[in-house]
Amino acid sequence: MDKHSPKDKFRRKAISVAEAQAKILPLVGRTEAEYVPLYEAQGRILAEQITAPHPYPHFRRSGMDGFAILSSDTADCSADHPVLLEVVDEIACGALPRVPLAPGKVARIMTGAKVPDEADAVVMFEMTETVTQHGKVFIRLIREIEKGKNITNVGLELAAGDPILAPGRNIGPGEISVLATFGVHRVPVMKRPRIAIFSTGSELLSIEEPLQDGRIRNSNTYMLASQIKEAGGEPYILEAIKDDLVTAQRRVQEAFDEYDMLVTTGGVSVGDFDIMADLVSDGDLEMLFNKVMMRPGSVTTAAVMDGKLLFALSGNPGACFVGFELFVRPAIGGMLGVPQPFLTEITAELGRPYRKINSFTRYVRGRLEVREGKLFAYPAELDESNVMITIKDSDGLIVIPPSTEGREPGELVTVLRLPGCLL
Ligand SMILES: Nc1nc2c(c(=O)[nH]1)N[C@H]1C(S)=C(S)[C@@H](COP(=O)(O)OP(=O)(O)OC[C@H]3O[C@@H](n4cnc5c(N)ncnc54)[C@H](O)[C@@H]3O)O[C@H]1N2
Ligand code: MOO
Repeated sequence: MDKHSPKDKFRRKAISVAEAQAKILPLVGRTEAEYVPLYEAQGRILAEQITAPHPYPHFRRSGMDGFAILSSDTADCSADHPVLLEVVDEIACGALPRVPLAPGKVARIMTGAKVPDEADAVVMFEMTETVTQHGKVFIRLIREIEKGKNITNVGLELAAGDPILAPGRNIGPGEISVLATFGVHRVPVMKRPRIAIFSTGSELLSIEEPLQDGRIRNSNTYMLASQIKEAGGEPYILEAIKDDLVTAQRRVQEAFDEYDMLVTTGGVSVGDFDIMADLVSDGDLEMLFNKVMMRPGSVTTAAVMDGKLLFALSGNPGACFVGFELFVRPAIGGMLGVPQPFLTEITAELGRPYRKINSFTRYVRGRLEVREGKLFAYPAELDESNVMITIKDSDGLIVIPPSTEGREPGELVTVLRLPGCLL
């Protein structure tokens, strides 16, 4: 039987998830950088190292509304021995001190304003009493004020040249604050990989169509588009691939010319109309794997053409979802230069029994809950590969390695945290 035979789809060599991931990552190319305005940078991945161009803060700043003083003026000051200090200046935020301070003189100062060079402390209004004598304004102090009080020194947070943000960093509110502080108004970010989505299957109705007996609406395409967006890619929903292999090959080739990556759903098993299995073992595509020792998603398939990846995911919604999270998400993360593109592994206690046995590792959708400071994982009641409804309630994928026995509550399990998980 030559490699073009459709029967190839029955002869599959299953490899482990780790082996499959290891086949993909070296083939992942980086996207280019582009500049976006700061207000559009949220959720993007930083493309370059950002270094502090100046210290922060860059001037000595008052932390309180009060008076800038020379702390030595308050030495030995007490309720029995108060001091009177003359107010000779008023410094608003954004303004500069106008009168140099000398012993016995103070400047009224606002929070965030530049402290006069001669002052070494700020005393807050509440600790002072204002006294007017012979047309001059004084403050009366009854307590010693320590040197440095309420003054933020130059470079307290960052010195000039300090590294601030590394490439590969996801930009959120904290990063936006830093970038704005340093005047980075055009932010170098990684271009979002453009990813084409093809569905297959003549049973699929568009989401606008009324329901028909024997047919279902195409939900995977929209789920995948959402997963792609969440992973940092730009999804493009293309017209479904039909059962004709030659047309399918042409459409895939055209999509490879136009997009950075292709994701298909359905038609990857051994059924009579499962066209993807033949497509990846044919033509110019190099098949990387077509069976993975996992459930759901054992039929997950990957291929490469001219350095671009194609992922043929199962049509079963649960398997499609898991296949994306284990293989497509890391590939997108790799293209964006994210340092750790895989789902984060955490450990939790199993909250209820899991009795299914399997020769492949199971990635069971599950909910996480914290009780009395401990993390518990609850496998979904319905976790079959064709089940759609529990995807929305999942915080993570509970990893159940192959075993001939079930798992009991209290046993420790590894959970792959899903991006939407708030815990
Ligand atoms: N004889 C065998 N049959 C099957 C095997 C096998 O090894 N031998 N594997 C089973 C496993 S495991 C899975 S998973 C599925 C995978 O099937 P496909 O990936 O080829 O997907 P389809 O057959 O096209 O569809 C499966 C199921 O999913 C529904 N579907 C398809 N596309 C969508 C979509 N865009 N949105 C929502 N739902 C979709 C489709 O209607 C089917 O119900 O094969 C097993 N069979
Ligand atoms: O390929 Mo599957 O294992 O039911 O999802």
